[in-house]
Amino acid sequence: MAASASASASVTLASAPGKVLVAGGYLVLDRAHTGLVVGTDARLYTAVQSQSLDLADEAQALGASDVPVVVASPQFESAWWRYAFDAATDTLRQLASADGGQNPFVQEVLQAALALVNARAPGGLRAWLAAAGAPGAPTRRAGLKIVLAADNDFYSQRATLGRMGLEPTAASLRRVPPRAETGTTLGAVHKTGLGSSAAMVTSLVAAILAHYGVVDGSALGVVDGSALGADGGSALGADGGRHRAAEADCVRLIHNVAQYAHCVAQGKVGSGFDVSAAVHGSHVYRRFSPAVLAAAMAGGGGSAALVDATSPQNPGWDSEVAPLAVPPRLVLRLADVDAGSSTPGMVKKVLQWQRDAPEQAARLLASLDAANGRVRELWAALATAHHDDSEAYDCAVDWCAQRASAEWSTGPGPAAAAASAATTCGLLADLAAATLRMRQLQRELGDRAGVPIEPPEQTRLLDACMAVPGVCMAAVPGAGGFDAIFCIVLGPAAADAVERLWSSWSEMSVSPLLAKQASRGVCLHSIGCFPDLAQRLS
Ligand SMILES: Nc1ncnc2c1ncn2[C@@H]1O[C@H](COP(=O)(O)OP(=O)(O)O)[C@@H](O)[C@H]1O
Ligand SMILES: C[C@@](O)(CCOP(=O)(O)OP(=O)(O)O)CC(=O)O
Repeated sequence: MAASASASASVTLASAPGKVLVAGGYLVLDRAHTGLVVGTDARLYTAVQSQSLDLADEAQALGASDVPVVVASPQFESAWWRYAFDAATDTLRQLASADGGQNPFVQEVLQAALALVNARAPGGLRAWLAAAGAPGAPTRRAGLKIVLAADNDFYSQRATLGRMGLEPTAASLRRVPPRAETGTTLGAVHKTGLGSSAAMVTSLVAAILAHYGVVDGSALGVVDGSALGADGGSALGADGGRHRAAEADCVRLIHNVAQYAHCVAQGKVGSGFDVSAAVHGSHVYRRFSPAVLAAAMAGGGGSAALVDATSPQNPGWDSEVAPLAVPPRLVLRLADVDAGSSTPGMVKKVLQWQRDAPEQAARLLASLDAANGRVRELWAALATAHHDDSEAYDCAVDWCAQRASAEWSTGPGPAAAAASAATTCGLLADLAAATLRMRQLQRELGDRAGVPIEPPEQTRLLDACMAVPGVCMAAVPGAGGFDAIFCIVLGPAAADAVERLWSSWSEMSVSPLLAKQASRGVCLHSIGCFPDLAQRLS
């Protein structure tokens, strides 16, 4: 990793994707099990620029070793925060904010990432301050301006569409400008479950570390906007770059710092699958042992404990990340469900049930893990079938796309072709069956633990989705509940058919998202490709 702290007017722009936990909710909390997590083309962006900041009265409150940092999230009302990071003591303090409140996720990233810059860049931030020179006016100071911006899918667009007089359809969503204002506050906005805090934390860590050269931007990869679309590939290995040593170290450092800051901000060590997805894109995830963060989170060890905990060479990071890709020609579609119910405390209740009925829980979780493993195997088998005979694969997908999954096991028949097409139909039929099995076990888990993982309202919707021609998988993502569903379908016509079902669904309001699967994890961009972000920096 190259490291130098230089004052530069150039903008560092990083982004990280949202996630869908297709299989493995609750299981991923335990290292014994894994989860299948798919990255999305909805991303959260952070732009960082060294600027001469006009701080008015606050400039008086700054000491010589303070680096002022101004953060804004202009899609939200009352969403700016001003801080000072004391490079002599590695401490961050908030100077002011729009509503007098705090943003713990932003704050913990700034504290950790700037302390790391101070520790890892030669001369640290003091060298950077010295290079920045004397302020031109009493109210001005050299500092950092940071702008956060999320793709629209992270937040429900119902209210925005309502204001525009549009129905909640994909066509309407395409008319909302990119990274549009939400018209509300961060506290009140309706999230869609793509993991905004993990994507924000990860992109902010990457942007700060890259801005100061603590991670090498060229090793991380600079991707232009047009290369960020949906794809079916796996981020790990598919682009051939993820495993180069320099890049691996950069990515590991960003991952470790983001996991640390996310855990501190949320006040607990979770499974970390959402941060892992923001870093790596789609993959099979096995969690890290929380012990790696214990010393740093307990405090007292200062920056040395942070440097040690987050080091890419720290062997305590035992999370496992294996390649995963949605099979060729299959597409992920998501919907935000507005059932008017919320389900707080589901994780707590599931964990309590595991403690109360350990044997029964172990059996059920093992069955669910096996069902999830079957989905993973079938995704891999479909990729192999495509690789071995793409023509037969396409023929099978086209045939199945016109029929409901219950009819797929018969295959296209002798006239339609090769044995390999029949094999692909069989794999697709097995995938639909494995989805039903996974859902059945999720419902059982919900019943046993007394939480609505797939409540009856969602069961009716998902059953109807599974009956649409070309729908291969339909289930609740992550922790489940009333808020969202995902479908994996055989191409755009099936996606349109599912969307028609959603718009006609009367029991609950089901609103599509535009997000699709996308393999890319955290990366950098040139600001020139994102004029909306450039404008918000000035
Ligand atoms: N675009 C953003 N700008 C600023 N802060 C954000 C943004 N998105 C997320 N956050 C931070 O993350 C918090 C939401 O975290 P959380 O409730 O865990 O939601 P999620 O499940 O989407 O991660 C917000 O209150 C805020 O602190
Ligand atoms: C239950 C879980 O295993 C999965 C939750 O997945 P979601 O995708 O539902 O997550 P949110 O971002 O909180 O909406 C808890 C965990 O692993 O953190």
